[in-house]
Amino acid sequence: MVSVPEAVRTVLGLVKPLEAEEVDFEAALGRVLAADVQADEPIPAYRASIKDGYAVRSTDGPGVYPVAFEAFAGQAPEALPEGCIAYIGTGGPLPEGADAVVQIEDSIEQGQDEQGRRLVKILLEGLKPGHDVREIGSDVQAGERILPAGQRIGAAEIGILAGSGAVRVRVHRRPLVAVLSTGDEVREPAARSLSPGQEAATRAAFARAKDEGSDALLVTGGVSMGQRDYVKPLLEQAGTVHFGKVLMKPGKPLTFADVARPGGAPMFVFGLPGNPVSGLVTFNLVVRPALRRMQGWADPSLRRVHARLDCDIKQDPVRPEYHRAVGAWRRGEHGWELVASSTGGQVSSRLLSMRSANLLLEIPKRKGVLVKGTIVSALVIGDLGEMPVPDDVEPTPGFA
Ligand SMILES: Nc1nc2c(c(=O)[nH]1)N[C@H]1C(S)=C(S)[C@@H](COP(=O)(O)OP(=O)(O)OC[C@H]3O[C@@H](n4cnc5c(N)ncnc54)[C@H](O)[C@@H]3O)O[C@H]1N2
Ligand code: MOO
Repeated sequence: MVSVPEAVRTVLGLVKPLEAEEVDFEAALGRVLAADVQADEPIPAYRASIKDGYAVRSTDGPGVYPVAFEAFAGQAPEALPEGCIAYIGTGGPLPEGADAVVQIEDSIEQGQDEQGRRLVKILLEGLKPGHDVREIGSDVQAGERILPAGQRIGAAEIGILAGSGAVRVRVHRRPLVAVLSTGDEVREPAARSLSPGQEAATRAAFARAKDEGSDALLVTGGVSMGQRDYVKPLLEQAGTVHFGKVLMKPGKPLTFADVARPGGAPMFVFGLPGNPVSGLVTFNLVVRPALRRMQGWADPSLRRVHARLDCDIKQDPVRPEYHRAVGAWRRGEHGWELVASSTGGQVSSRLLSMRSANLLLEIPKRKGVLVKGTIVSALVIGDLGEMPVPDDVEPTPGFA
């Protein structure tokens, strides 16, 4: 029987990032870059105003000036005539000849001159060149690596790609994952009839997943020691079983195999235990890192944190346990910290033990009890940005 870290090492040693493909940047959401992205152009590409105001020559100083023209974002302005200023919008290009911007608040309208041009009194003294101007390349320099290979693409990254003109990007292909639920008793939630779960059906489903080019096949149930647990023997016939038992609770029968495919990477098969909690826990611990690796994640492992127990937890003397818990930022006798609350009864048929769980607490294999207040390590399986948080978490003193 292998340990969980050995099992994860075995899986991540065999599973490789899938090949790269080129996609439109808008289709890259949720994907992982296969190559660095460099900025073709600087941002901003021209000297741009930071404010709504007036483009001026800093040496002209305070005084009344005619407004020669208006320069808005998206326009190419003419040069600024001597002795004049130009209205400029935020993000607008600084006209040639101007070297600073004075915001509207530091000016006063003074009517019109005899040519009908607006007159504006500039109040600001001691203006330095570059005042309220975004210099060329101050956000992004031309040639700068804006996104590295391995970067996951979220909303901000889509914007970064758009802004730099990287309209086609190389990302890793997404894995094609086949899912097969076995068991005569397993049925669609709304169905009344039972599905056939015989050996031949399981064998046919394996072949279909392979023929359809699946990168991974997740099988649930039928993987332990019983007379009708066909999954392991079938996998032994079809390919190579790398492990078939893992020292863990829940999820001991977890099985990992690969099935060769002509001229390419094998199809990886995960035999997940049928007990619903065992299936979900093993999915998180082993399958998720594997699917992340296929998608190109640089660090596909689950994140480990420390949390303080808010109740006693009985240890198992035979298997290390992944105790499901809800982690929340809470105030205790040690101050604010991540506190883990057990989800209750941990029997592997009780899916309620996964309800709202965002942590798998790593409970060592030994006799006795881990007492309330103990700090334990935990693997993050949920979004900590959604953890329950009390109302009385104070902002930084002085922060409104
Ligand atoms: N003699 C032994 N028996 C068992 C062992 C063992 O080491 N020796 N291991 C136990 C452990 S641990 C687990 S976990 C289970 C896993 O069994 P299987 O993977 O073979 O799963 P099944 O027997 O097919 O089903 C177990 C249980 O889960 C229910 N189930 C199955 N699929 C679903 C589904 N899609 N949705 C909801 N529930 C499902 C199924 O009805 C059974 O009640 O084996 C122990 N036995
Ligand atoms: O290991 Mo099984 O997953 O306890 O029921």
